[in-house]
Amino acid sequence: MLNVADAVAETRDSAPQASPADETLAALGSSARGLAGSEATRRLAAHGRNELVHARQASLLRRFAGQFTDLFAVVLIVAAGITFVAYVLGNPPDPGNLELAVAILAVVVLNAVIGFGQEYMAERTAEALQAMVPHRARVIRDGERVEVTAAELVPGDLVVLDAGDAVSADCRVVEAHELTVNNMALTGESSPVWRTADAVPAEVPRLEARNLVWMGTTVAAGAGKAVVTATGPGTEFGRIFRLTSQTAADVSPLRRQVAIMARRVATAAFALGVLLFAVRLSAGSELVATFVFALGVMVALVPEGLPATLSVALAVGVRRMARRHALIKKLVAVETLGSTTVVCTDKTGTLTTAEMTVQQVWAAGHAHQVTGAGYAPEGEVADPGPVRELLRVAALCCDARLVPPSGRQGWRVLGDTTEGALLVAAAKAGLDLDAERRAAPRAGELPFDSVRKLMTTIHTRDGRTWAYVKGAPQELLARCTRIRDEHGDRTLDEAARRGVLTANDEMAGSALRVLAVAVREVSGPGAGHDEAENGLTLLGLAGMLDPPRPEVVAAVAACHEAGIRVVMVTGDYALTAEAIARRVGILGPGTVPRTVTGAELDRTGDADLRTLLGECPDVVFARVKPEHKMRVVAAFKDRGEIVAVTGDGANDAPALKRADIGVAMGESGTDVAREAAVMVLLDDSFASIAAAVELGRSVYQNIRKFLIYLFSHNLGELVPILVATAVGFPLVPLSAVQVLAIDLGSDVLPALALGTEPPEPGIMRRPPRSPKQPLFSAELVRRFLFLGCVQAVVVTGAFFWRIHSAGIPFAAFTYDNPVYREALTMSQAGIVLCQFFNGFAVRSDRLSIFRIGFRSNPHYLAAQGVALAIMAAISYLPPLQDLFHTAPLSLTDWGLLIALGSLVLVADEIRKAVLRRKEART
Ligand SMILES: Nc1ncnc2c1ncn2[C@@H]1O[C@H](COP(=O)(O)OP(=O)(O)OP(=O)(O)O)[C@@H](O)[C@H]1O
Repeated sequence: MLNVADAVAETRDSAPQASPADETLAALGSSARGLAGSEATRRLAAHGRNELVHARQASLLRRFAGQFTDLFAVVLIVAAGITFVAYVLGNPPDPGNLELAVAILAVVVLNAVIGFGQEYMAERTAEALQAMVPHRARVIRDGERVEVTAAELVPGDLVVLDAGDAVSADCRVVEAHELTVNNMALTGESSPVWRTADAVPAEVPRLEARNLVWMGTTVAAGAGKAVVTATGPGTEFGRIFRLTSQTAADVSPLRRQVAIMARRVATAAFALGVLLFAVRLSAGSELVATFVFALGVMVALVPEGLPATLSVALAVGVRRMARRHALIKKLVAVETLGSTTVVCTDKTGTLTTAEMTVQQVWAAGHAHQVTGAGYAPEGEVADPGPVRELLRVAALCCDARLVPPSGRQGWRVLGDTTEGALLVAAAKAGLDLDAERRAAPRAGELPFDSVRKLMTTIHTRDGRTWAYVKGAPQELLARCTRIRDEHGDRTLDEAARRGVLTANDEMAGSALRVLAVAVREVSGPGAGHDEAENGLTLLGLAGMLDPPRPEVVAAVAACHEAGIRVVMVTGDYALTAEAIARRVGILGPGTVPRTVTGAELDRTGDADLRTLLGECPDVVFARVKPEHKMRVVAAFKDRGEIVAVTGDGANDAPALKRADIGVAMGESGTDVAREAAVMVLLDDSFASIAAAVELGRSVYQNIRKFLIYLFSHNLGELVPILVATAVGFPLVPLSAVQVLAIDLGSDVLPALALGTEPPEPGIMRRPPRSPKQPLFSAELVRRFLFLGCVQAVVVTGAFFWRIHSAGIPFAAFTYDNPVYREALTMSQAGIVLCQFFNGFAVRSDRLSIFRIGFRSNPHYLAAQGVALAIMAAISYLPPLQDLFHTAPLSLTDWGLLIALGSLVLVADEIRKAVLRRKEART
């Protein structure tokens, strides 16, 4: 029995490039029929999966240690150090200082654990998402084309290569039709290089051999077949594969804005702390007490929990989008999505189901209706005689295959669905396709591309060679000189040409996608484009229905309501494009669209194109090529729009890259398009784009919510301290440990929960946010100042009310006074309760909490439950009382604090009511 492992090794060494294609196939235990399924399974077990294992960049320990180099961590570590020195130098040493130093260090460690956890989670999310992006390969097994995941490829597999495919393993080409590959990823060479099936001398270096293709590269154009010679780590790419973790490099503008803001606040906190230290010291306060006071101010202001909360909000957004079939490859896309102003979408498969059914066949001046729907070859072609030849030619000029029902699946198409529809129509006309394929076997092909909009196959029949051509009607008609009718072939004169175009427009006007079919005799199987695609005889037209996806109408309406412009940019014919645009609501009833074709675009300069986009809201782009799509995207961007664009073909990649949000199709897209895009739609549907935009907007809003939440309590922490300084109160109204307990204990979970808020009602009824609007807008600052001021009044009031109740002068207060303990507890609990109500207030900028519902975010309620439990523990548990210098609160105290804390919500409800009334008036 053939030892495959040896054969593979031998083939590698003896350079498969040097032997003829069939010998290489035989040496790998394969043939033109590919491997047997059972053999492939056996080889998979023997060789392992065709995957590369990611090398982790740095050890987990190193990355954990890295958390302590963060600015906050360093400030806190220094603070702990100074506190510890104060303890050692104290005479006698104050145990309070030791506790404080330990508490600060505990906070640093806790923060590092949270930060590390977040980073790890973000990385895993990115990896998991990458794994969900489908990587498939088409192979021939048991003589049949099948689709497998790229990881299942084994040496000896015969893979089918088409433009836009990623090459998933190292292979020797055994069949090539104008095949070019892009080796950029491997060799750095940017222009595509030709590939051939011919043997190449063994002396040619492997990487230069023109009959080898490599894992990690892509097919630039043409088509072919190749036999796998090496998989996984055995490939050339596997050898040089050292993947660095990509997530770390992905710093979004949002993160940058938050980091800058956090740093500014930290600097301000530091400056204020130093200033207060100097003021109080010069006023005669004791050194250590003054230091602890200043430290309190600093930690009160520094937003410790912020970075972790931000990562979680983004990761939650990414996961939610994945659940709605939109995979985000870069976190930055989450925020950009929310400000999308234009979506350029193609038609087939995105707005429509791409489940095509031929409904009409036109030949010799007569239309023949076709019954039935879907891919089941059940139905009839009316009076099929005159169109049988047309359908035979069309069906043989197809790569797709019909797959009979199996399990719960009905009839399916493997490959292009347009072709699937033609195969079904041929079967409905009574043709036996297998017999036809045997009678006229394929001898060559000129694959479809969206620039020519044609596909040609060469067949031999009864000793003669024929080119069978199908493609876009106008493009094909331009290459025809004759037309076939019931009397035979005749010259295609002007009248006949007009007849064809009228029939085409009638079908297209009723939303049918039309394909023309033609033939000619050629000199031999090697006929090129010039010969095979000119001087053709037109057989007729096939019109197929590609129904709009039912969910798209609502999604387009949602986009319009959200101020997002939807523009169709399709390769299909203008009338078909218009009819579909009308059906899905891109064009309103009665609007007269401005249809711009690719040819017209070629004549339009960039400046005119920009003007046109501004002046014609109802523009539809039809019969465009991928490079036109790129121009449309660029023109929109030049107008300052944030553009999302869909694409599936290999040559859509530049447009996908140029757009702010490149959207690739997970089902039908090519690997190259998926590589270039930042978002991959698992279901190919336009509706998923609309859903992702909505989630993008809500992620941004949620981030604003917890920023307001976290920053507003800073005022509640800071103002009482400033008031104490102003009125000459000698102690802090809130200690540093208490502030840390709030910032990192009771406030982190509610902030995280705010990051998981569901989209607010009406979020898609507002215009897109301007991308220029900074995250920390004047409005955001006003909002947290407002909420923070109410909080500051409440906390200062609660603290000094309790101090006042002792009936002794401020200046006479000492640290050991039991009333001071109670007052400290009041201020901490005051902040916790204010924050409880503050969270409800920030859940919407404009809507009342009664509209949103107190219980609509259960995470928030649970998080606040924990926060209150922490506060209760600090108030009632003796060890914590010692650490925090607190005292048990009475029921009356709680009642009072709840009443005061709720003022935050009451005040904000009043503000919202005033705002809404003002908005209603304008
Ligand atoms: N397999 C095929 N063989 C021959 N011609 C085809 C084939 N597929 C499409 N065409 C023709 O080429 C035209 C352009 O196809 P292309 O894939 O660029 O765009 P599309 O599928 O029509 O629309 P969209 O750009 O919205 O996805 C089609 O309208 C059709 O007339």
